Amino acid sequence: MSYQFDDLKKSCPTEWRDYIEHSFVQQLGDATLATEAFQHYLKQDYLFLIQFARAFALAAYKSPTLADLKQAKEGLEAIVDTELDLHISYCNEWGISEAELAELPEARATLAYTRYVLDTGNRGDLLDLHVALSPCMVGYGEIANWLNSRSTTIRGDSNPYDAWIAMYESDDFQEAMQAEVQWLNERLAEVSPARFEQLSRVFRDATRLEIDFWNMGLNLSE
Ligand SMILES: Cc1ncc(CO)c(N)n1
Repeated sequence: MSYQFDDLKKSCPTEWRDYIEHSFVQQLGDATLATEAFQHYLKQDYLFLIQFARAFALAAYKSPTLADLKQAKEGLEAIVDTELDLHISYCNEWGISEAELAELPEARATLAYTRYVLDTGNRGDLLDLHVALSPCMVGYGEIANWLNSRSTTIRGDSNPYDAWIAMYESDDFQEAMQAEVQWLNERLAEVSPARFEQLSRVFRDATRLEIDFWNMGLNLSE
């Protein structure tokens, strides 16, 4: 039996679908999402990205080869030098200042998700950590593609969330997503059924925590 990334999704089809097709995502595509929900999500996503950067630093520490070390370093660099700056200016366009971002308390859903990823990486090896990160690295690209495949999704100036979709459909993000799937496919091909069972638990838990992250945005929960 040789496993692939797709097998992780197939091991929790309901959770994966609930994450990709979440009502937060649907409302964002239909341009009906409440401004406050999106702003709350954006603020917490800033805190998420900071912990996400730490996860790449952990990936560097957990890297057995120079190639893995370089990949982790590039991920960390991309988040710290580019994505966080982009996120801060995007938050600004939505009326959220950098000063406000710096003062934010972490919502429970943000704490749960990010610390789960870091703990999984600490307990396990680089593959555990990548599997824990894959719902975010692959899921958002899939979400953009799913939104584009629906007839009710509104694109362009009449959707205030158009730039969000554009970011995750971009070549840069889609290429990073493909690279992650390929990295995982190469490693999953060699794992035993018992190891795959462990990894699918990590994947399912991280996916459930992504669902909670959307719920947190919709419900404005802290
Ligand atoms: C919660 C969350 N998951 C995934 C991504 C995509 O990087 C993000 N920005 N935030």
